[in-house]
Amino acid sequence: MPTEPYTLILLRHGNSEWNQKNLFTGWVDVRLSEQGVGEAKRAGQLLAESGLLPDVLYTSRLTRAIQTADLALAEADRLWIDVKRSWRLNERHYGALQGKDKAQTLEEYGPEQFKVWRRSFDVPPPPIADDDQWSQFGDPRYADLGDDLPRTECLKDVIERMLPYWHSDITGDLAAGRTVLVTAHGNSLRALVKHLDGISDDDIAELNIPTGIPLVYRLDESFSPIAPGEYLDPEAAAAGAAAVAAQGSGSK
Ligand SMILES: O=C(O)[C@@H](CO)OP(=O)(O)O
Repeated sequence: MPTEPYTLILLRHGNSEWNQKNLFTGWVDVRLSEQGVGEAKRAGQLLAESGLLPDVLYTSRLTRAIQTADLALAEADRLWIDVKRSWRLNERHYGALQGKDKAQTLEEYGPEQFKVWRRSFDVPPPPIADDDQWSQFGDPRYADLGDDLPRTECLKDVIERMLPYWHSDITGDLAAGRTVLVTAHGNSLRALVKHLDGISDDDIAELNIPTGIPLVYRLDESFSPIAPGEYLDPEAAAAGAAAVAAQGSGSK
């Protein structure tokens, strides 16, 4: 039997081309920026330096998460580990905001509405039209979703589609004693951290996850944290989280 604690590593993808341009991204499949490539490699170095060697990788179906994992695992000499991908780890679908400039949206709709769309627990942005250029309608990558393809999501929706996968797949690898790396997104990881840390629907609004810094959890046999999750570079993580919180406000 594997000995506890189980080790779970969460990694938000590195800075993307649209993070850099300050655009709402969601399910739009943008690539890492040059900065993001550097962050992903650094994440792999941090893992190697800490002796944290993933045995299995979980990613979303989005390129920026896949690229981040590959770059990090290459640095840690673990490119060979098993990989599982799921749309359930995708970023929160940002509805009709996908492709919109965050600073312009803030100016147009005001800080209250802006924060509700970005961080409220259960208010989704307006749905995206199927013929919108940033819609995922008809994308073969999501053919298996059929009518379940999201047109918008709030954090509550993300939790509802992500948690079944956590229970059905990810915890199984943990229980087998494997060190699990989950490479995903700001809001899909907020959903998982909310679950792990038991954060309330109100308090989760204040939690922001920085790009490209591994967050390590030690879990007991019921997959509850035995201590708070730890960023491998806490200083950079605090600065990165503050930058995410300030997006759109012009104070980045
Ligand atoms: O645009 C997005 O998809 C997300 C993550 O980059 O943004 P936010 O932090 O505003 O939820």
